[in-house]
Amino acid sequence: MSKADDIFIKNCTEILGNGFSTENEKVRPHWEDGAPAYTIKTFGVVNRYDLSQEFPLLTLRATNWKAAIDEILWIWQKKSNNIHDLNSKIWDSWADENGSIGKAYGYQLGVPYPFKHGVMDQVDNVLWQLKNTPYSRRIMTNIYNFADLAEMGLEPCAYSMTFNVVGDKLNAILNQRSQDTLAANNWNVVQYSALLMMFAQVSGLKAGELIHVISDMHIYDRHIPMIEELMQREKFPAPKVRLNPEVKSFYDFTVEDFIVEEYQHGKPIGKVPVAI
Ligand SMILES: Nc1nc(=O)c2c([nH]1)NC[C@@H]1CN(c3ccc(C(=O)N[C@@H](CCC(=O)O)C(=O)O)cc3)CN21
Ligand SMILES: O=c1ccn([C@H]2C[C@H](O)[C@@H](COP(=O)(O)O)O2)c(=O)[nH]1
Repeated sequence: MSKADDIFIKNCTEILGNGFSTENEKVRPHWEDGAPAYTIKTFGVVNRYDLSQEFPLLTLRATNWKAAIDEILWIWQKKSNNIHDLNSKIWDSWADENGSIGKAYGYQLGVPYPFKHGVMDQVDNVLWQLKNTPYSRRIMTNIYNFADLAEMGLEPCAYSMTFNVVGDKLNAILNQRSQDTLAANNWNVVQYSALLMMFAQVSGLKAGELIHVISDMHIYDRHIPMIEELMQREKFPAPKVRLNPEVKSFYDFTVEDFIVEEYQHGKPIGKVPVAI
């Protein structure tokens, strides 16, 4: 059975059983109809996914992995902050009239910095280090740039990656300050697993462990019945996921280079409202 399902159910059991409710507290997010979007939350969750064993796709319901990978390529490869470069509508509520989400995500990853080995952005610095100094303990990115926070549509949630090489394996820690469990937990896990696989392949390494460190992991009030239904569902074995082995440069990957086979999953749970 897919380990991603077990971890998801364990996290949800902990949040619903022992979490703190923000009901009647002052909260920022709201629903489309203007009502405050309260949550039940747990602080400090650590989940480990071993990509050498299986790819962590949820099977309780389908994760739209194509749209998730399209978004991670939008941020890390296109380094774009404009929704016109994205093939889904998930960021529409946070974009301005020109389609920009401000100085967030892709914008930050495209900013050049003067490193000792040359002027380059954070993504190219990771790729450079994986190739030239794989045993460096400084292979990381951080897009939580305080200087630019006021100019972001939404402050980055998944904000830092730390890469680490062990033998022929590439491991990573994803730091995330805030996690919408239903809309984006498996979505984010799939994205950063895919990123780890791409970086490993172009660096001559195999994908190892993704360690997902989540500060505030929450379930929104209007998501609770959907989460409760998912927790009762049948689980299936994890699908087989591989990358087109021909791709040698990170900048050449497309969604079509991900091959997902035998993805068995439960039926959709209906429209998931997203708190704004
Ligand atoms: N409240 C909130 N939750 C989020 O997950 C989130 C934000 N805000 N703001 C910015 C981005 C946008 N992201 C999103 C937004 C929507 C979906 C979403 O609609 N998910 C659907 C599946 C989408 C599909 O299948 O195409 C779902 O059913 O969960 C996912 C990620 C993640 N982020
Ligand atoms: O990749 C993402 C992006 C966003 N989220 C969620 C987490 C929160 O529910 C909201 C952001 O609200 P804040 O008040 O700024 O924390 O978006 C996510 O889970 N994953």
